[in-house]
Amino acid sequence: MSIARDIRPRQDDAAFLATSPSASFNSPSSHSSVLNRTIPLNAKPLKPFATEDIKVLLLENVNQTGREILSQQGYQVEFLKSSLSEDQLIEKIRDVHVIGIRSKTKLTARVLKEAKNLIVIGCFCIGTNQVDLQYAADQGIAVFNSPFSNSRSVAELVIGEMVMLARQLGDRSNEMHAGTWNKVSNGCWEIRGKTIGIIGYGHIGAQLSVLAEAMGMSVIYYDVLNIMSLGTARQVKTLDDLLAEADFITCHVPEIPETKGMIGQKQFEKMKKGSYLINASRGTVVDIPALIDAMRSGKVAGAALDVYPNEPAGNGDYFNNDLNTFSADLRSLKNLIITPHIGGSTEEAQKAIGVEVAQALVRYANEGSTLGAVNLPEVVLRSLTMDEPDHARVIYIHKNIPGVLRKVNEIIGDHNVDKQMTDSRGDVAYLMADISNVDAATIKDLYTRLESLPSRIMTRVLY
Ligand SMILES: NC(=O)c1ccc[n+]([C@@H]2O[C@H](COP(=O)([O-])OP(=O)(O)OC[C@H]3O[C@@H](n4cnc5c(N)ncnc54)[C@H](O)[C@@H]3O)[C@@H](O)[C@H]2O)c1
Ligand SMILES: O=C(O)[C@H](O)COP(=O)(O)O
Repeated sequence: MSIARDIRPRQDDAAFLATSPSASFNSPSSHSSVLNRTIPLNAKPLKPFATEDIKVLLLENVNQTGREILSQQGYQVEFLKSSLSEDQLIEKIRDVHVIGIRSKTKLTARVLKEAKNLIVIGCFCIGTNQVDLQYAADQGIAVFNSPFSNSRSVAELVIGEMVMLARQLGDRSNEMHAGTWNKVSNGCWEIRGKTIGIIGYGHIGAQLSVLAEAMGMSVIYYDVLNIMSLGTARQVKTLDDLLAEADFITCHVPEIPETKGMIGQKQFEKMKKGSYLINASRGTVVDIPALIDAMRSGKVAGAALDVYPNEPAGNGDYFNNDLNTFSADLRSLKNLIITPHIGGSTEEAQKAIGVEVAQALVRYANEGSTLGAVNLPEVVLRSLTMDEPDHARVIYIHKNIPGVLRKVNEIIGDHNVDKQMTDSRGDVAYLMADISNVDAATIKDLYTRLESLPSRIMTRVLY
């Protein structure tokens, strides 16, 4: 029989359970010291049921910290510096079990449909809008990200950009590079005493709030949630309230249908004359042609953009009208800072993200833990220990429909279930159970019977 998905028993008996559970493939000594903090030292090294190594594809120059953690597990890691197009991804993703991406790689339903072996996606960034999260969940593919490891880097960038815009530093520096001495104070300001309006008071917005206040700014914010203010910041009721009051407006919302074009012509009309706009969230949040008009008319005195509707897969001479039709107009504007999506690109952030996401991928591949998953219910069981050599861990991802647990328990209930946990999120449920005193034949039988249930999305057995 063919193997449709890894991490499932090989169906040919000769190879079945051919490898000892204590094989060096996933031995505790191969865990990095960082990883040992999350998996106990005496943890039994669980491994995927099949003997094939796990194949990992890392795109978009994922940090070395993450690459090392995955390689140390014995996984086969392929690393690429840039992203891939949809068609290239479809070719590459077919035999991959784990994929690591950043914000550029679009894992659409069309791509994921071809990913027959994929069990988990790691977004080595904050945003997960580039992944079809629901489609992934429906296929039993877990998605992890790093929810706040680069928040501080973005907040610091915005503080720097406010000072740069208020002092027209970009223009002065460009002029000096061209040999022109142009000493002016007209239209140049301190940021002290000005009002910053933060749209989206989440991890980044809240960090920025504290930093801006320390710079002597008044802080107001707009968020769809009622969020506790930090320091003397003040939440305003509507976006219009914020636009009417703020001198610096900065966007920190996720890319979702509600935030698409949330700053457009109407919003620019409501801003104070001479205000500044910063967008380091996602390129679809600000209508850039409308921003160009607002800057040309003098309504907006300066702007900083880090993100764009279309961004290239890798570095090169791509910021032109082929990529975004407005690129040339944008580049001609004064007091405009344009950066290539570097908000989270610091050594500190990338190292931390590499560790955090790689650890989550290892915990999921080796132990089935969905703690921190963004599209599946969070289910964790304590690690099995070396004193439990004949235990197996059964993971059954299934449709959240009535009667499934009864059927599953009919199958595993004949054995000694040491511990079990189940949870659901929308249409998908995740069950994890540790079963003691099992041999190879039992594991194969359990697997086959669970796979035959109509509720099945994915079955994994780790031992
Ligand atoms: N430029 C970069 O390199 C970079 C780096 C990190 C994050 N980002 C982007 O920044 C975004 C925000 O990051 P975060 O970590 O602060 O996210 P977060 O989830 O912690 O906060 C987002 C906030 O936006 C609010 N929100 C959602 N919809 C809203 C709406 N319609 N109106 C007002 N508020 C709304 C949420 O309630 C939440 O408080 C990310 O989703 C990502 O796209 C960009
Ligand atoms: O979502 C994020 O964390 C940021 O947009 C950064 O994305 P990047 O890792 O692709 O730079």
